[in-house]
Amino acid sequence: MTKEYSSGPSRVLALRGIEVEIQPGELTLLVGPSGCGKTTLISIMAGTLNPTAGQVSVFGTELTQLSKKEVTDFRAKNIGFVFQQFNLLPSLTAAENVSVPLVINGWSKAAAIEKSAAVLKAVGLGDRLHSLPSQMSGGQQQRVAIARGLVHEPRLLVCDEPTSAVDAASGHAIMQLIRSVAMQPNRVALVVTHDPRVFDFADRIITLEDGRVQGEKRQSVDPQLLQTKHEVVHA
Ligand SMILES: Nc1ncnc2c1ncn2[C@@H]1O[C@H](COP(=O)(O)OP(=O)(O)OP(=O)(O)O)[C@@H](O)[C@H]1O
Repeated sequence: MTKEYSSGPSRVLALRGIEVEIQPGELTLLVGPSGCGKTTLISIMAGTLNPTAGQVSVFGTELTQLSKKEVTDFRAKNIGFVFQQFNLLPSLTAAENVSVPLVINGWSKAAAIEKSAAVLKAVGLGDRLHSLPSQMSGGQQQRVAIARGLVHEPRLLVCDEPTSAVDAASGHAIMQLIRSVAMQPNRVALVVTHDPRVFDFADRIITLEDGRVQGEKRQSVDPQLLQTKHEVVHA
């Protein structure tokens, strides 16, 4: 797969012939220096960006063959995306922001808010259900974004730097949560990170460099790491 960005005369070849297969039931990390193409790759896998050439198959569905509306519908049902910049809607409360994927999937507002409240509790924000993004710290907003990515129990969860704005204990709890999603059969979690504190949570680490896969390693995750419960307390 390749991806070239062009604006006017300038062109950037962000992905230079990448082939990656992500295994179900695993947590895969994408790492590499700034500008190597990580965000571009996960955006293509999540259907928010088209490759310039090549194919993207998600659970057997070829995204490049779908119409725009079909991609939107497929994404709504199957994909959760946690953006680097959070992308929360500023006029909605935390619970309302989290409920958006459920409402898009046809849930009633009341049921969607109830489920959203439960997921916000799981990320340590049970007391901030009615807060607007502007009333929350960066770390709290990041956790709202994670709750929104998880709430509809997507088969593919894609996260861009999910622990960048939180302390070590909260980062640990967030990775446990993401991992618990990834470990279910037929589910996948793909996480872009610069944060070495989360490397131990991954089954597989893929390193990109200059738009190519530079290397990858598999590792077993220490069960102890997943059992030690941390509360999400600080932002
Ligand atoms: N919309 C865009 N238009 C033009 N060039 C872009 C665009 N988005 C990304 N790029 C370029 O593509 C390359 C890959 O960018 P990308 O954001 O995928 O890298 P990254 O590994 O996620 O970086 P970071 O770790 O800093 O987020 C970079 O050279 C970047 O400048």
